[in-house]
Amino acid sequence: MAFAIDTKEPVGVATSDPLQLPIITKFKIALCQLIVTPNKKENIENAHRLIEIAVEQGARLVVLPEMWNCPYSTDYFAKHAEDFDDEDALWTFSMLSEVALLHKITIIGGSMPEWSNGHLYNTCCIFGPDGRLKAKHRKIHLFDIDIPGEISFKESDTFKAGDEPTIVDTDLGRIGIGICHDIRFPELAMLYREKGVHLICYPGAFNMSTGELLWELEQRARAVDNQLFVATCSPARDSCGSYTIWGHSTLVGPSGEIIATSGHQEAVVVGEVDYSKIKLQRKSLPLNKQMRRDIYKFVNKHEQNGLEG
Ligand SMILES: NC(=O)CC(=O)C(=O)O
Repeated sequence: MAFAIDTKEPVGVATSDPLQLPIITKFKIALCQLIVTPNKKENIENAHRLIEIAVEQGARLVVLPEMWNCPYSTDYFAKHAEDFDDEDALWTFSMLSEVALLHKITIIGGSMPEWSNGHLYNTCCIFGPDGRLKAKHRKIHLFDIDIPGEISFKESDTFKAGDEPTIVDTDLGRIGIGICHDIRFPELAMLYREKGVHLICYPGAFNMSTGELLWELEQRARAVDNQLFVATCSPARDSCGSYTIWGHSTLVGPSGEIIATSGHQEAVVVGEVDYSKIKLQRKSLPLNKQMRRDIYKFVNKHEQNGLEG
């Protein structure tokens, strides 16, 4: 099966106001909080099983976690990686494409290690209901952290950073993608809002040191500041390796409200996305009109350089 990217660039870039809504404005989203093991085949089968459960529960959009086909550990990334140009070795990729087509759903495929031209990337693939790859997002902000006595992790030892924001137009709205640490950078979310995004999906894998204080805070902040939906999906805590996952996959609405969430065990979290809530929130609290663009200005570097944003 040949894979081609349908469209990466936003089609018909919208200004943030008035908000352009898609035809389908209300649907169920499922966040598959998967247990991850060192066995890639087992992980793929398990993800397939949870996606089926999500579909049975009526989900039209399914989100998977950051690094779900391998443990979140530098020892495993290269071993579990897939080169998207090597059609004989796309086990993870093929399963997502086939299940999206089978059930006519959109899948935000969490992230997996991607080999490309001698580099490894932390990459999220997005599949449409026709099974085709609509876009891929390479994690822009790599997670390097060193808290003595608590946690030390350096993604940049293994991965190369992506350098493009990713906006995907789907029948379920305009979706912006970030991967985990990308959530800490409000500028990316602001850029997505400026481009008319309705929902930002962040597959993530926060840990025990960062999770409790920051995971929910970051999601709610991105949602409320930009008055849009935010969905996060994490692996379950039981996932092996030295990096202990926080879990708590969550759907947040445009006024910062938590619509659906979970603990740290394996779960399919289902929530309703209703884009009329964005309209309502922006009408009652018109931040876009109140914004003092005469005092501060948001600059998208890509556009400033004459590139597509
Ligand atoms: N995987 C990550 O990017 C983890 C992260 O950001 C964290 O705070 O934990």
